Formats: sequence, C-alpha cells, structure tokens
Amino acid sequence: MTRRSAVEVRDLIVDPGSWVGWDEPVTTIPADADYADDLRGAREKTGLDESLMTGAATVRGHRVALVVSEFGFLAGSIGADAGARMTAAIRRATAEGRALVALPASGGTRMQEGTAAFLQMVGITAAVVEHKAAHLPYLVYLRHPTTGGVFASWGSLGHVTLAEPGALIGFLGPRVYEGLYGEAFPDGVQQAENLRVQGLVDIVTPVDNLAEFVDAILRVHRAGIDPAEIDTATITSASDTPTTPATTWDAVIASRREDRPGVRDLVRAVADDVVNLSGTGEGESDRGLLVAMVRLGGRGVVVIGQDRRMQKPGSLLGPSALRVARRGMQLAADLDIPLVTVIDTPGAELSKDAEEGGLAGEIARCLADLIALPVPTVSVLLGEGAGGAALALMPADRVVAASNAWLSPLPPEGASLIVHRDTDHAPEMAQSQGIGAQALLDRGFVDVVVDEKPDAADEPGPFCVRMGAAIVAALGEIERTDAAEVIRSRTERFGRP
Ligand SMILES: CC(=O)SCCNC(=O)CCNC(=O)[C@H](O)C(C)(C)COP(=O)(O)OP(=O)(O)OC[C@H]1O[C@@H](n2cnc3c(N)ncnc32)[C@H](O)[C@@H]1OP(=O)(O)O
Repeated sequence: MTRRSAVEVRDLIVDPGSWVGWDEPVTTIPADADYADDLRGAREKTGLDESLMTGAATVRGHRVALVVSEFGFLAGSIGADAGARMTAAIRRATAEGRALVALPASGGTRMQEGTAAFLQMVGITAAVVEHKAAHLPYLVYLRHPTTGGVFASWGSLGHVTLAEPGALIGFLGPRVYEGLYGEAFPDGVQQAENLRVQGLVDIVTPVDNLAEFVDAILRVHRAGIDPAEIDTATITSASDTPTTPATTWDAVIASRREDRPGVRDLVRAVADDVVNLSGTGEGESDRGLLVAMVRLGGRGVVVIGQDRRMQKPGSLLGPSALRVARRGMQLAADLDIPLVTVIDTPGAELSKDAEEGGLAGEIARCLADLIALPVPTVSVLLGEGAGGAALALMPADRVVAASNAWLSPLPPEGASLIVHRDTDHAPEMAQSQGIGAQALLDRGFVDVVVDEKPDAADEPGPFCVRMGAAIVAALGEIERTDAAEVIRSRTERFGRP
C-alpha cells in the first residue's frame, strides 16, 4: 500500500493556505543511547520532531483541528512527547469549539518508552471524552496501519469512523501475533473492509474523498445548531381531505406491499448530505436498521430507521439491530441534534439467538433511552409496526404516521391466533385493537397522519415529499414549544387510560 506522509495527508484534506500548526518544538534527547539514535534518525528521515503533527485549519470552510500521525517516525508510535502534544491539541480544539479530525497510522505505544508511554492512552482518552462532552464532533480516519494502543484509545472513539481502503487495522500487530503464537493471524480480519462489515468502521474511502465526508458530517452538525439554515414551515394538518383506508385490514395489506416506499426511499427523496453509518461502532451490525446523519429541512438530524427491504424471514430485526438504533440515539445526544426514528417492521426475530442476545432488554433500553434523550425527537410510523421492535422506536416528542401505517402488540394474525386459535379473524382483530393510524390519532398516540393517495406504493415520490414536510414541521413545532411541555408530551400520552 502507498504510505503517504503526514504532510501529504494533511494537504489533501485542508483548504489551501488554511493550516496553522500548533506544535511546540520537541527537543527531548533520552538518556538511552539507542533510543536517542532512533529519535535522531526519525527526525532526519521525516523532517518532523515527533510522530504526529497537530494544528488548526479549515476543511471546505469548516473550522477544524487536525491530528495526523507520521508512520515514518518510529511507526507513528506514541510516547510521552507525542501523547502530551496530542492531549494539548484536543484540549485546545475543545476550548476553541472546533471539530476534531484525527488521522492515526501507528504501531501503538512506543516500545522504547514502556509503561509510561502506555499510560498516555488514558490521558488522551480523557481529553477526547471532554471534547465529546462539549458536543463537538470527533471524526477518526484510520490509515494504514493502525494498531495497538492507538486503535485502542483515540482510534476507536470517533462519532464517525472512516478508514483507508485495504488498511491494516487491528489491536495486536500480525507480526507480534505470529511470533507469540507460532502461526499467522487469519487473513482479512484486520482489514478496513472487514471492520466495516463487522460494524466497527462506518465508511471505507480513499483519503482523497475524506474532505467531502468531513464536509457532509460537519454540515449536518452545524445545521443542527444554526438557525439561519432552518426551514420554519409549519403544518397543522398533513391533508385537507384525508383519505382513510376503508378498513384497518386494508391498511395492513397496503403496508405490506413489496413496492411500498421504505426508510431509504424517504431519506433519498427528502434529505441532503446523507452520511450512512455502519453498525454499532462496537462490533455489531444489522442491515435492517439504517443509521444516518442527514440534513432535513435545513436541520442536521440523526435518522434511525427500520429498512423493510432488509427484513425477511431469516433476517428479521434482532437485538443487534436495536443496539445499532441505540448508537444512533447516543449520537444525536452527543452531537446535540434532533433524532428521527422510522418504524417499519413485520416484527422482531424470534429465536434462541435473539433471546440470548437480549432482545427484550434491548427493547426496554431503547424505550428508556428515547424517553430520556435530551434532544428533540420525532418518530414516524411509516408502514408495518408489529410488536416490540416497533414500540422500541416509538416514544418521541411528536409522532407522525402514514395513513396506512399501524402499530400493534403483534401482527394481527398473531392476535387472532391468541384469541380465536386461527388467523382468519386477523381483519377483525386489527379493527378491534385500534391499530390503524386514524385510531392512533384519535387516541392521541399519534400527532399527525400523512395522507396516502390512496396508497404510498402508487405515488412514492409525492408521498415521501409530504412525509418529509410533516417531519420537518414536527421538528419546528418542538423547537417552538416550551421544553417542559415537550418532555411531558413525549411520555404522558402513553400512560393515559
Ligand atoms: C498498548 C500497545 O500499543 S502495545 C503495542 C501494540 N502494537 C502492536 O502490536 C503493533 C506492532 N507493530 C507491528 O506489528 C508492525 O510494525 C506494523 C503492523 C504496525 C507495521 O508493520 P510494517 O509496515 O512491516 O512496519 P515495521 O514493522 O517494519 O515497522 C517500522 C519500524 O517501526 C518500528 N515499530 C513498530 N511498532 C513500533 C512501536 N510500537 N514502538 C516502537 N517502534 C515500533 C519497527 O520496529 C520498525 O523499526 P525498524 O525500521 O527500525 O526495524
């Protein structure tokens, strides 16, 4: 793989002429003669005084701080001076309200400095935690190779994690593994593309594209707090002449049409600057659950949504999908931007794995997280809303439903089996259980019903635009409502007799 120097990488990302270095010169000469020689050699070879450089710049106009490793300097390893430089830069980025972009490439802790260097991981992590607590974005771009204590501290804490194609990214270096265990580490495991599939890395992209992603992510973040860009349109009723389905069962049938628009169609139709993320960031992924940062009506929001096309028998939503959803909730809270949840599920996976993976607990934790989330929230009943997996994304400040959407404790066929011991009474059960959008509106569980004319599958484009407008309007209403009232409306409606 081509290894670009820190300077080359930096220059590919920052706006020309915008870089201002923050680094105080390091002149340490260690007592150990061999290490002193190594340092001297590294300084001569790279023209740098340590294994990373820090500074301020703009990327497509966004004010950022950058930390860039130089692998050519003792493998980008972190000792006391590099650690102190990094910590100082993070703190300064926080104080100046800058987003932080870290671009590691490293063999980890500097072996010549031992445990004192190892403990730098703690100090650096503390500074990253403070930065994130200030609701400032922290983006990580993992370059080839990133290993050890760097991957295990500042390399793994990004709000969004990107990586270089083909990059070796792992905890233990493969040579060390082979030396210790007498066999090669399995091929392809410590590779950027595999980490994306595993839900550890969000995006794999060449460094040449990085500025574009940084721009999109920071536009979403900034839009979340910049009133100038916000669409303040209001919507009191989504339709002047609502088309209610003839029966609730008709709505259920419509909601199951193969060609009904799903969350990805909705996002494609109405959102800008879409940045799709992958998995929990902690080693689980589920393609049935979309998590993305987008701009909607000028606002930056996090969207978490159940993707109807990815939920089939054998791949229904399990506990990992709900953990992906909770990552999205946390991300919205961390970045202090609203959350939009999209419900469209025939029901959760019912299996040994789902039980042992904590499905029930994850539903409970989704509910608990949503109830306490300190940012505006809108939930959208887009289609099917069967069971706990649907409920898990429901509590919100405003609830918007499509006219053929529904929410029920389990699919109507299941309810019929419980009560009548057959599935023939499903239409009757759907009616009597009050699962349809209009019934939910009448009971105050839903705030607005978005018309389908008469079926979203027959007019996906216009339907998505109406739905997008209703979500934007709901966000606007929340912003105009007193905070205490918002919190009350999030939960009170669900506890009424
Ligand atoms: C908590 C911790 O961080 S413990 C450390 C955990 N780190 C690791 O397990 C990774 C160790 N390093 C490696 O496995 C490899 O160096 C890799 C995969 C990162 C890179 O491999 P390569 O591209 O083949 O580079 P190579 O191994 O030749 O390293 C380049 C130089 O950096 C040195 N180096 C690598 N890692 C370190 C390190 N952590 N500290 C000091 N020097 C290091 C190498 O000894 C080598 O020096 P040399 O040129 O004088 O021989």
